[in-house]
Amino acid sequence: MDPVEKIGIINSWVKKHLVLYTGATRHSFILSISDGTIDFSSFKRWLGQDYIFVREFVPFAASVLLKASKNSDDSSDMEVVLSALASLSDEISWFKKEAAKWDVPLSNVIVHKSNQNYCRFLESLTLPEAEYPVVITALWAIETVYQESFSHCLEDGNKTPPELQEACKRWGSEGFGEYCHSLQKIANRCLEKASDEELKKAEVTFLRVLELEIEFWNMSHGGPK
Ligand SMILES: Cc1ncc(CN)c(N)n1
Repeated sequence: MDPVEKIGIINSWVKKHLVLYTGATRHSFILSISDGTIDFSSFKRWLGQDYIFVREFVPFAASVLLKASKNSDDSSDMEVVLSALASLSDEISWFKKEAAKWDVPLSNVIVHKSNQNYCRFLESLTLPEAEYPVVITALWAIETVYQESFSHCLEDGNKTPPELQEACKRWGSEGFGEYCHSLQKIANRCLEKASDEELKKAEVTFLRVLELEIEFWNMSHGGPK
């Protein structure tokens, strides 16, 4: 087994919880994009629900920025989180454009239960008592599930439909991968210095993100309301 000091706390958790991690990053929704069998009505459902999610993600990311500026001992943390926040404006515009292309209405969307649960969880992480090592771990996990999932769809030999390439590139690009790697470095540094209680909370939060991501994919794939 690799020592934690060598691979970092985050990778040690990924290894420890590999089944759940793989469930989130190689979900059947993603596999159906990569093998070209996706039912476009699933993609459209995902699009409408993710637009709602991303709007709720903005205040969460802003709260992480606030905590980075107050609690971090490294000023570059704030720049990494700020770049994420800045790109969300572009992401919201992309969702609007994509929804128009696919004829997906974005007003009066009925928010699915799984999405509601995820948004409520994000809201709980904006509270002042949610510690910086915990929320930066959550931010890393949320972004990384999308990065690992969509980058898989872009791998050579996969049969991702051309209509979905652009969506995959949003999160599967090298640039997004570098941003996730920066978040991982920040999270590892914070976790190394965290108390035992914070460490436990961050690990539980990581697992909760994986579960919520799986439920989000299930919903997109046509799960019950
Ligand atoms: C459900 C979900 N998880 C993650 C991401 C990437 N920000 C997203 N857009 N939606």
